Amino acid sequence: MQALVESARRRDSALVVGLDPVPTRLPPGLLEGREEHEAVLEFCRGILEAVSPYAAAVKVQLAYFERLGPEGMRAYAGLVREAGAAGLPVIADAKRGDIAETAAAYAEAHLRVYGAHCVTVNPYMGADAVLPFLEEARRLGRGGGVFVLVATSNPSAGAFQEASEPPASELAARLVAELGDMQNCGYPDAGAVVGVTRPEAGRRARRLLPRALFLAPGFGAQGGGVQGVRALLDGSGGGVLVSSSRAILYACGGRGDYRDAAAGAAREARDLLRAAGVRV
Ligand SMILES: O=C(O)c1cc(=O)[nH]c(=O)n1[C@@H]1O[C@H](COP(=O)(O)O)[C@@H](O)[C@H]1O
Repeated sequence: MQALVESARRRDSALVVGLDPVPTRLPPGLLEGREEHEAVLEFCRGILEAVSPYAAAVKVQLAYFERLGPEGMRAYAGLVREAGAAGLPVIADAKRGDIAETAAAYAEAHLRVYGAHCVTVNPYMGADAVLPFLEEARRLGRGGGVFVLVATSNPSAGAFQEASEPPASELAARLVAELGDMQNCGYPDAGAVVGVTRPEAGRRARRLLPRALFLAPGFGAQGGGVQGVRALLDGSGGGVLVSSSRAILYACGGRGDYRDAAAGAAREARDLLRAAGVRV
């Protein structure tokens, strides 16, 4: 968290750019004469370079790298390194959710071996699924942490996360509050994933987690906007990093240079968030 927050403050940006190299949406020219994993790496490198002036961090969606097998994981490793060299912390969007030693092995993989700063974690199995990630991040001392799924942005989220009493989202939020350790940056090392598409759930999550850092997806391609972000802000008007993937990655709509379009879309999103006073 420390690393993310410092980067966001240094760059005066609350924007996290998601790297989701959707196979059907890669620029066709990039695929010519290349293996798919090479095209994915080239695409993501271009995006990294284009958005690095505007983003606080990048979030790498593991699914798109795992599907490419060992070469995909090599690309993931390379991108984490390159983002680090550009001063951009990496959130591994792995949504892992196993327990104890198994969770510790996932934590070791993403935080130590691949070198991401933070990992997204599914809390369904309870504290045992979250704590090993925090322990690994604390051992490494690189200012990393976890983002626990609390109130996600997807259409069917409410039917599951708000159906019981107490709601699953509330249990997840309580876990975040219980497990996090406060960092020098003013946020605990356990943060929450709270979508901007569900402002009511977001407000409830904020009441339960007045001091936590929220990673807020659903901005842009899923229809969320600044209004949805406002519902998540903490008492001092901060505490939110907004993540956007497809609206930035595929901003060119198949025309012109994808990097220029991505840079323009990232700048616009950062400026929109700045103008709304969203910061950490
Ligand atoms: O953890 C996430 O990043 C995440 C949580 C959530 O509640 N909703 C959500 O869409 N995401 C991720 O955000 C990315 C999609 O972002 P957009 O392309 O901006 O809609 C995917 O990688 C999703 O897995």
